[in-house]
Amino acid sequence: MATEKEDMQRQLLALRDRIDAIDEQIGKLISERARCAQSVAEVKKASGETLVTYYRPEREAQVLRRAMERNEGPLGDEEVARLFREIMSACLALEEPIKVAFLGPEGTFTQQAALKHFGSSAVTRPMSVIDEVFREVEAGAVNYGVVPVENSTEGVVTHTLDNFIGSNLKICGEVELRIHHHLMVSDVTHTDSITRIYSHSQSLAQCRKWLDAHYPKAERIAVNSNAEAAKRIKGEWNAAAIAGEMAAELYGLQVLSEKIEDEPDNSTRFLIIGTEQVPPSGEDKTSIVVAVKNSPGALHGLLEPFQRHKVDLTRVETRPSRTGAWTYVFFIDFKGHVDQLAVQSALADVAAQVSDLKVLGSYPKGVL
Ligand SMILES: O=C(O)C(=O)C[C@]1(C(=O)O)C=C[C@@H](O)C=C1
Repeated sequence: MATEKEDMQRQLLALRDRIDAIDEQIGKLISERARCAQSVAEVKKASGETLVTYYRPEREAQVLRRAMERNEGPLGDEEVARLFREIMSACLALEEPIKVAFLGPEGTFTQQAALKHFGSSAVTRPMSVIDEVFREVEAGAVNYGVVPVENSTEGVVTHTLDNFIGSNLKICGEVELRIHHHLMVSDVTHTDSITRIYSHSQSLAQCRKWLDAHYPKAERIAVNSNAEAAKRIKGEWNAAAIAGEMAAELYGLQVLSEKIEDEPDNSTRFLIIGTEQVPPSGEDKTSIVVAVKNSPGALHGLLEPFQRHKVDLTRVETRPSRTGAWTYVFFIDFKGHVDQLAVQSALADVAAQVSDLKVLGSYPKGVL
């Protein structure tokens, strides 16, 4: 009689044999898919176009959405999409390794967003300020850039919006990231003598209540990024940093308190910027910027065409214009693509009433 243990061993072996056989099939299929991607690259190259675009955001969004729709479980839809995200990322790297600039240094949430969007085969390059991300893409030094644009608790990243006003770059994607902030220290920190806490100003603001309750006397020092804060405290015995998990790992820090953000569903939206307009994916968003003279009813006049043409607004943001007193700049996001008739009609009606209108881009609604 087989003992219970032997029985379990036999079952385990049989299951592992099955897993091995399945893995063999998956491996073969992945290779076949990769060869297909290589052929796609050949076809694109043969098209005769001077600038061949290997990365196709609209197609990637469709592939990921389909993978989620097809999913029968037990893995969750997002999990399945993440696996396909990585397969596609590796396939694209065979066609052309994609270079992506992000608001650095290494370990920022923006880098995390870049990897979430492009997968880990993308080559990511840290830039020290948002302007530099724009400049690198404009100069063609990288294919795309990733910049933060709005946070669910702290609102817009004004610097990113301001950059769009003077830039010809296009928005070609969006990605949302759940943001968890941790309080971290280095191996030389005296944890009971923390008098300075470094982080990005937005992160300090997102943890304001927690800091008031736990470190009311510590000086809060705003630096360029969370990752810079993490880097900075190495060697400071009385300092701590607020940053994400990636920064803690990268700079070898110890997490003292986890998830200290005041709002539990704190998330940040990032934009992917590039040089080309993306074709429709079937579920798209469009961002525009318009300049309006401050007159009674100006805002109503600006928004009314969207309602009339049944175009759903998702966000309206105002910034004072740099060019003239009493002129306002509105950043407007809505559902739909500039190739759609309803969107074109709404935009034509808006354009008739404003001093300036620029389409910043139509792009697939974030999938992951
Ligand atoms: O369909 C394409 O155009 C491809 O290049 C293939 C593929 C893929 O692996 O599915 C790879 C990269 C593109 O960004 C989109 C899709």
